[in-house]
Amino acid sequence: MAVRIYALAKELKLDSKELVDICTRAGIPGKGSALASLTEGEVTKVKQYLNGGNDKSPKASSSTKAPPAMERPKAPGSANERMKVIVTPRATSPLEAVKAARLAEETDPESEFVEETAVEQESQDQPTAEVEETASEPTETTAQEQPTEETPTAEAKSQESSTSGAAEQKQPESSPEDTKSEPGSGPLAGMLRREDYIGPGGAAAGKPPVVGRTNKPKPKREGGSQNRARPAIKLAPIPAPTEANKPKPKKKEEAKALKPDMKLPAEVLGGKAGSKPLAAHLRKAERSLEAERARKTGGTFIDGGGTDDDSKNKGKGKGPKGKGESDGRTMLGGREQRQLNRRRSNRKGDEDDSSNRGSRRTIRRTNRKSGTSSAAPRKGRVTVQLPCTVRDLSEAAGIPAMQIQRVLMQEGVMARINDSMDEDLTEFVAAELGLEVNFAQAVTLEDELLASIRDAEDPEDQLQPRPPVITFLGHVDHGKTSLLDRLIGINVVSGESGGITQHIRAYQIEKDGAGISFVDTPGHEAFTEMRARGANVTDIAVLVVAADDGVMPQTEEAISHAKAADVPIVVALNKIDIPGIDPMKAMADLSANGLQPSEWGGDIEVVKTSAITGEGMDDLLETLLTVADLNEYRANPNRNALGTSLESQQESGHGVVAKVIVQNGTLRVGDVVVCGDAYGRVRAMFDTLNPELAIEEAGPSTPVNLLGFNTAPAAGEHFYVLDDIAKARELAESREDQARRDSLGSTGPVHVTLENLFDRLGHSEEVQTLNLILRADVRGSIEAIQKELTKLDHPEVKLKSLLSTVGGVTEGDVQLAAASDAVILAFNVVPDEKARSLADKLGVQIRRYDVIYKITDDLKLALEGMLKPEEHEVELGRALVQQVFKISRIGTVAGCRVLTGTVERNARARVIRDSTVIGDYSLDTLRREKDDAKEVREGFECGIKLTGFNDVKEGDLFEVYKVEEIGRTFDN
Ligand SMILES: Nc1nc2c(ncn2[C@@H]2O[C@H](COP(=O)(O)OP(=O)(O)OP(=O)(O)O)[C@@H](O)[C@H]2O)c(=O)[nH]1
Repeated sequence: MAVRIYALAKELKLDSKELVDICTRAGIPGKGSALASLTEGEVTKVKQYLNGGNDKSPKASSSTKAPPAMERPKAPGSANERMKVIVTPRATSPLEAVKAARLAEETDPESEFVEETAVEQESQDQPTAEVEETASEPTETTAQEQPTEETPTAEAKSQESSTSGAAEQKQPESSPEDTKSEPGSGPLAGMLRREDYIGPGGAAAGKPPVVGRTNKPKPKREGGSQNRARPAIKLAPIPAPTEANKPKPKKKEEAKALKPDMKLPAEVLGGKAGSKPLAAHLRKAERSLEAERARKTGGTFIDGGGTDDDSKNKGKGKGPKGKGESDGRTMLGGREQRQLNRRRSNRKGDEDDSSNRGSRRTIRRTNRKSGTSSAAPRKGRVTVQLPCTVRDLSEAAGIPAMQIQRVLMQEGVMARINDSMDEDLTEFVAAELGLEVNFAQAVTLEDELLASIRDAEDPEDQLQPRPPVITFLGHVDHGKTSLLDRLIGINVVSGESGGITQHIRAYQIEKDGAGISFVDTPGHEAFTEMRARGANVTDIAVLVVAADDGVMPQTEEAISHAKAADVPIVVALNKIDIPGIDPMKAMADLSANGLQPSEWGGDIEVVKTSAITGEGMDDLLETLLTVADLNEYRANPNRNALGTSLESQQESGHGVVAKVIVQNGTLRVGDVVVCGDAYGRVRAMFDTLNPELAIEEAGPSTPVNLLGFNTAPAAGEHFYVLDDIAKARELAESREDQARRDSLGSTGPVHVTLENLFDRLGHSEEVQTLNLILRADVRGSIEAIQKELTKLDHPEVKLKSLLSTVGGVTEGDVQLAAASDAVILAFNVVPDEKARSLADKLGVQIRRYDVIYKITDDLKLALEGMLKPEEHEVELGRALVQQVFKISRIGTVAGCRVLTGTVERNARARVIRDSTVIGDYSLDTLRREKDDAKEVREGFECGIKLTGFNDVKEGDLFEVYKVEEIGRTFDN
C-alpha cells in the first residue's frame, strides 16, 4: 500500500525533507515533496538504503537530531562527540541542533561529513584546546572562570586568552557527566526551574556573578540550552573577587563552566561605575522575566513576548532591585536594557523555531496587548475539525500560525490564516510540527436537528404493517408500464410520448383490503440514481422480462441494480400471450444470470403475465403480497413523517408540486417539512392516481402530490417533518450554502477506489466487502477473471461482483458503481465518453486492464490492506520517577531518569509501583528541559506526563512501550 513520505518519515523518526532527499539518493526519483507517496517496494528500498550504513545517509545525519548537549555526556572527550558539537556550533538546544544540521545539509548535503572529517583531523593534529574552544562556544558560563586540573583544554584557552591580550580567566569546563548531573543544570532542571521562579529570589539568586567571554552570561540552569552563541569578541575583565562572586570550592561532579559568546558594547562589558557585573544583571533580568511569565501563564512552558518588567525598565536609569539581590547596585541603563530586550526577542524567536522577523512581530503584537503571550500552551496532541484552517490548528495546538504557514510555504503552499487545509495536509503539517492530530466530526445543524429523527427507534408496540413499495425494472419495451397500468386499471402507456416512460409514477392500490404501492421509473438509471442518494424506497423489485425477447443487456443491468439494492426480486415473464414464444429460453437466461426460478428449484418467483390479456395479474399481485408478508414491512404511523421526494415540478396555479412517498410516520396538511434545500408548510396533498382528490393525511408507504415547498426539491432527497418553520428554513439555507461551496470547491463525491479502500472501509471486525463491476471484451475473459478472483477468497475480506458482462463501460455501470460504492474493472474495453465524464463527476473509479494477473495482483494488494493488522508490543525503555511536580492547569509531571532504552513521545507506559503494574497510559507529553522531545535516551532526565494519570509517585517505574502494527498478507 502506498505510504506518504511524511508518514514514513514519522515512522522512521526522520525529517520529511531529509527523507525526500534520501529517496533521491536511494534511486527513487520524482519524490519532490513530503506529500508524495511511496509504494511498498520503494519503502523497502528506502529502508534498505538507510540500513546500508552510508556515512552520508540521513541515518547518520539523523543523529544530529540528538541534541549535542545531550550527546556530549555520553562520551566525554571523544572525537565523535566533539564533532557533533562542532558541526552544530551555534545550536544549544535539540531543536537548534536539528535546524543547524538541516541548514548545513541544505547548503551542502555532504558538508557535515566534510566538516566532521576536517575536525577530526584537526582534533588529531592540533592541541585539544582549540577544538574545545569551538565546541564550547554554544555553552554558557555558570560560575566564575577558574583554572582547572581536569581539563587541559582550559589551560590552552588561558594561553590563548593571554595572547589575545584580553583580561580573561578561563573557567573550568566540567566533564559532560558533571554538567548533566549538576543540580539545576540537568535536563530536568529546565522543568523544575519554573518552580524556582515561583519561589522568592529563586534558587540561583545567591550565585556569584560571572563574567566570561560573553556579554550574556546567563547561567545554564536558567535555560542555557535556549541561548544562542554569538561571535566571539573581546574578553571581559574579571571583576575583583568579592564575597559574592568568589568561586565556590569545586566539587568533583560540578558542571563545567560554559561560555556564551555574544557581542555587547564595550561599556556594558566593562561595567559602568557603580553598576554590578553584567552576569548578575542578566540573571536577575532573566529570572524576573521568567517568574513574571510563569505567574501570568499559570506556570506553563511557553515563552511570552516582552514583559512588564521590560517595559517598566525601559528608559529608566535604574532597575528595581531583585528580591534576591541586596547589593544596592543598579540595573542597566535604558539603552542597554533596550539592547538586551532586542537581543532577547531575537533569541526567543530562534527558540520558537520562528524567523526572527516573525517572532519579533509576534512579540510586538503581544506587547501591545498585555505584555505576555496569550497563546495556549503548546500541546502534543490536538483535535481539529475538517476542514481545518491555519488558525484552527494554531489555536488547537497553541503554536503561532506563522509556524504553520512556514511549513506550508516549504511545501509550496501559500496559505493565509483563514485558509483551510484538507485532512492530508493538516496531518502533514501536524507531523512536521511534531503534533499528533485527531479529526473530530463537525456537528452540523443537520446533525443537531435530524440525528434524533433518523436515529429514533420506533417502540415495538407502535409498529404496524405497511404496504410494500414495489418498483418495476427491466429492458425497454418489455412492458413495465403496461403491466402497472393493467394492475391499477388505468392506461398511462398510451399517453407517454413514444410509449417510453418519461416520469416516475407512484400509485397505491388495494388488493383484498391490503395496500400495495407501485413506483414506475423511466429505466433503472432513475432507480439507481435514487439509490445513489441513499433513497432506497423500494421493498420489492419486479423484473419485467418479455418472454419473446428473454434477458437483454438492460435486463442484466436491472438484475445487478436490484441485487445491489439487496431487495427481493420477483420476475414477471411478460408478453406470454404472444404466440410461439418459448418461456423456457427466458427462464434459462434468468438462471444463467443467477436468478434460478422456483419451479426449477431456485428461490425466484417467476410469474407468467400478459399486460394485454391480463393473464397472471392476480397471480402477480398475490405473489407480491406473499413476499411482503414474508418480509413483514412495518412502520410507525404515530410519529412525524419522513420519506423521499420522487419527483417535483413547478405547476402554474399550484406552485411547486412534489411527488413524495412517506416511508415512516404520517404526513399531515400543516406540517413543516424540509427536503434538501427546500422547506415549507404542507398546504395541500393530493392523491397520485386522482390529482383532484385532496388528502388530509398520508400514512407509511403512501405516495402523494404535495404542495407547499418554497422550491422544487431534487428527486431522491429525504424529507423530514420538523416542529419549527424557522429551523426548517435555517437548515434548508445551510444546505444550499453547503451545496454552493461544494460545487465551487470540490471535485465531486469520491467513491471507493483500490487506493482509498482502506480509508473507506477500514479495519473492522465485520467481513469487509469490495463491490466490483466487471466489463470485458468476451465472455471467455469474464470467466477467466472470475476464476482468478475466487482465489482471493479470505474469511475477513471478500469480493462481490455486482455485474459481469460483455461490452464497454456504460453510464449505467457508473450509476450502479456510484450507488453501490463499487470499482469498475474494464478488461480490454473502454468506457464510452458519457460514462467517462459521469465517472469523473461522481468520483467512480474505472480501472482498465489488459492482463488478467494484473487485476488479481491489484485486488490482492487492496484486499490485503483491508486485513486487520497484527499488533505487537515493542519494549522501548524504562524510566524511574525521581521527582513529582504538580502543575496547575497541566497536572502531574513526573521528573524521570531513563534507566534503560529510549522513551518515545508517542508511546505508552505501564506504571509499576512496588513490583505491581498499577496502570497503562499513553504519554501525553515528553520534555527535555522546556522543550518537547520526540525521544529521550538512556541516562538522560526528562519530564513525562501521562494521559489521565496524575497519581504518580516518586519511585514509580514507567515501562515504556509502543504497539506496532504489522500489515498482513493473504499468505500469513
Ligand atoms: N403482446 C403484448 N404486448 C405487450 C405486453 N406488454 C406490453 N406490450 C407492448 O409492449 C410495448 C411496450 O410496452 P411498455 O409498457 O411501454 O414497455 P416499458 O417497458 O414500460 O417501456 P419503457 O417505458 O420505454 O421502459 C407496448 O406497445 C405494449 O403494448 C404484453 O403482455 N403482450
